[in-house]
Amino acid sequence: MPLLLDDIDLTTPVARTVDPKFFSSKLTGNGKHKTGLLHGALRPTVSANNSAYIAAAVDHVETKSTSTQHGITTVSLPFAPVLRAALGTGGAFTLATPDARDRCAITTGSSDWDVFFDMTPQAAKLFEDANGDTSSGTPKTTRDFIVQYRMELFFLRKGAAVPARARIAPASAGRRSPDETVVVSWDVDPLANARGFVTDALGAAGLTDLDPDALADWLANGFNIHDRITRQAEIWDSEEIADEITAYIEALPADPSRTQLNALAVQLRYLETYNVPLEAYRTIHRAIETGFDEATAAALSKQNLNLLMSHTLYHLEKMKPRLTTPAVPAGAPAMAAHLSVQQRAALSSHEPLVMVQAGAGTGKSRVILERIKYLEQCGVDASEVTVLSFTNAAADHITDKNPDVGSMTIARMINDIYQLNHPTHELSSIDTIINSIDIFYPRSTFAAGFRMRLLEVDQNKTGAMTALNTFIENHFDEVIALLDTIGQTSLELEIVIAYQRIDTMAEPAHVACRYLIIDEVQDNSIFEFIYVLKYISKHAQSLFIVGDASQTLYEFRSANPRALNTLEGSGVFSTFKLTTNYRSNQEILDFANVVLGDLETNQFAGIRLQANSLAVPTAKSFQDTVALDYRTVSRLNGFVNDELHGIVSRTVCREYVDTCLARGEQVAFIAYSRREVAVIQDALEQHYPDKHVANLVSEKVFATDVFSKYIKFFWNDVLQVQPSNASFVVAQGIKDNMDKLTKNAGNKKVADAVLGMVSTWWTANARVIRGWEQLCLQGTLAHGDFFDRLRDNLLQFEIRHNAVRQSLTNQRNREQKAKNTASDAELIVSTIHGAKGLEFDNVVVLHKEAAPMSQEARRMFYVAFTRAKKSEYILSYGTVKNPAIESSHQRIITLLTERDKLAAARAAGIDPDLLDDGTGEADTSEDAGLARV
Ligand SMILES: Nc1ncnc2c1ncn2[C@@H]1O[C@H](COP(=O)(O)OP(=O)(O)OP(=O)(O)O)[C@@H](O)[C@H]1O
Repeated sequence: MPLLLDDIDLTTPVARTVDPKFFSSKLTGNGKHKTGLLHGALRPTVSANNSAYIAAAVDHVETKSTSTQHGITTVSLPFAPVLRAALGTGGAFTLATPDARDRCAITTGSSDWDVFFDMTPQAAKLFEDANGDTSSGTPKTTRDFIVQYRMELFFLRKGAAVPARARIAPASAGRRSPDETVVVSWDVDPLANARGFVTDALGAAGLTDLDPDALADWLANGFNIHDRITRQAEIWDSEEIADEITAYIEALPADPSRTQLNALAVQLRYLETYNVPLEAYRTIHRAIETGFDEATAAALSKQNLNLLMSHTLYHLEKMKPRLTTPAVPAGAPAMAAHLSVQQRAALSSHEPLVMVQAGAGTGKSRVILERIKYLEQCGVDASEVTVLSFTNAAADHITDKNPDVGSMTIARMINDIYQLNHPTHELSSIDTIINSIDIFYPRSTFAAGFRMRLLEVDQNKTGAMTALNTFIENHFDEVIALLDTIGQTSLELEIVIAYQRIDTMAEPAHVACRYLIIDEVQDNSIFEFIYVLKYISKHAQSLFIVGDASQTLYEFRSANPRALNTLEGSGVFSTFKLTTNYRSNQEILDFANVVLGDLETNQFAGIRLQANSLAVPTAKSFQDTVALDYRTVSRLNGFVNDELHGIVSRTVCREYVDTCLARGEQVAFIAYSRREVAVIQDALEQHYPDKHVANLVSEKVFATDVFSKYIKFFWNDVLQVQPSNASFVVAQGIKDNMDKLTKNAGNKKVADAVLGMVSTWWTANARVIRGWEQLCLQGTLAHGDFFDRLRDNLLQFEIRHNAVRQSLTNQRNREQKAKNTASDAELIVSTIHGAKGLEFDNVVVLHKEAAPMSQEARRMFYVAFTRAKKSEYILSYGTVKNPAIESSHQRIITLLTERDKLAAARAAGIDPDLLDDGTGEADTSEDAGLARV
């Protein structure tokens, strides 16, 4: 999994770097070795254009952060797995003894001790000064990269086996005790300062360095910063991180101080920045559970959502014997004849915690509907069952089939529980809430902290939900009082608050149930998972979840495939796999399986799709069924803007769509972006003027915050005028300051929408505001109160407008999609998100080849490649000459050709082992993801 040591490149396209896996182009100079800031020839010394940076870089660097002041951007990057502050809290901490090839031997002549020196890049700071030399017209940015090292001098007793770790000792303690100790010092310039450090530490131990040149030589030639930083980075991405953190926890005293626990908490939180393996989280969680009392273990687990998930699962496992299970039905249960053995086994499980790992097209929806019928046969009343779906449309579908079964989305369930307890909080957007905090709490430190946490959540920052959760826990009453004042909440706040008060919050009758079923579980956010697990623990419910981690699409809504993988890897659930695909033929599935093979999400389920048909694919049938048309382009955007339209009508329609239509079958075009879909739709409408092209893309909802922003920035203008003029000033003020109140104010559509809102506000509120003005004139309403009412009225309008807009758009989207899906249009266009859960006769997938391809993009295309029933045309474009998609396609053809030959030989009565090309030796089809014949 790619791991970036810094996130400074997120907004710019990532150029190829020396090692794209680890470094941003700013550090490595766009891949030109030795020209970037971080390269193999770098020496462990310090230089900087501005010497003030050197002093700043000696500071502790605890978390990855970026800040800009006076045109100077400072990026802080911790590298070492245990943060410096944590090591400095006074425990008996240990460090791994470095490999003999890495360290520098110190010749002391001691007959008791082996002494050697090593360094760990602990952290770094990157300074970018945009105020540089302006002689060329545009100011030149100067960059300085300063690495902070942990210098280490190890003392190991001679003759003993080299230990895995040595204990950190204060410099004065030298080598005395225990037999393996290490003295450490932090420095940015070891080339200059290592000698002094070694001399002092040896001196404290009564030793001297007999060969000082060896250290000088090692520092100048033997230590490779680039390699060491790379290795540090790899630790975060491996189970080694668990060893480091576990060793740290074990070295804490039995009764750790607050400072030590806080340092550990920061450390645990920081793990969220990286792609720490799930197994490592489980190991760390075990260390926490065994190392601390229950309350401390719970508090530490909350520092990181992955740990919290492990923690919640750990406690759920203990609860398992008390959870609800269905009674065994009296007679043999009646089950629909067409259900497969896999489907039957899953839906008739009597375990309390069931997970169905269902590949694409394997009948998730059917299994859920049949599970409900099965539970009824076990004597469960339909009203005791609730199905939580990801979309409203899916929830509606369940209600249509089973009116007595509870059916809703998880967000709706949490919202209903929350609203019962906080009826005055209206569901609002984070932007409006932040503006309201600025309006009502301009000087509160607490509110500023809360605002910051909300902003991070809004920006989808790493660790933001954890930080919000901790903040609310520490300031619970203040947070609720603030939300009472502004009369708002958001979906994110609802789930955190509902989670924290899960034991005491009243719950509406309609959410009560004993059997909880969750569909499309992969798209839940990790916090939703945690909430649901705790919720079923509370009510001792049975939980039956169905999902496919490889189809996780909603990462932008915090869905994280790792959450489902954590559940899969925990062993707490009884798991069932569905791998028979009822939708597609084996040719389509062979191709999908190759994509699936590269998905990290499939690591636990290990699904390989198999068609529900005995037909055996051949090289020819595969090529006839799955066509690949790859286009090498010089610019990715140029392709969509300039070429896509023509290719769709000139090539794809003529060579593929026409044939499908002639067979009386439908064709769906599925693309990643809305823009691509729009171009394709246009091409199809021009090419087939007589046909309706159904578009399944949902309309986007944009919440507005112009009113709250206006109040925040311009309310003083309003306060200057008489009440009778105030509304006019508001309306005019919004119009005049549009550019400060909304992005894209230059876009006429946006500007018209804002003006439209202002006029709707006035039409709906003029009468009541005019009434208040009258009261002011009569002297029965104080001016101050009038302005407060006007302000609250504007805020209310914004909140309601957003809520209504959201639900109207949702409704419209649902109706539109249902209409288009039901219309059985011959031609369909959709984004991948829009096509999720649907199936079509034939599909054209617009595929963008990127190197490297992110796991998220791979999952997207996996969903796209599993929508077709009969055939697929992959129109792929990319800048690479030999794209991976072409080799995957070719690999299948090659293997099928070999298999065809073997089959032909067998049919002709020839022993395949005698075929001289050797292909008879092993059937490699399994390796390529092909189903065995
Ligand atoms: N046992 C079965 N026998 C025959 N057809 C089945 C069976 N189970 C499911 N199907 C059919 O297979 C198709 C795929 O089912 P469904 O849409 O429920 O799959 P899914 O797992 O939700 O797919 P995806 O995850 O790709 O959206 C549907 O047309 C469904 O009617």
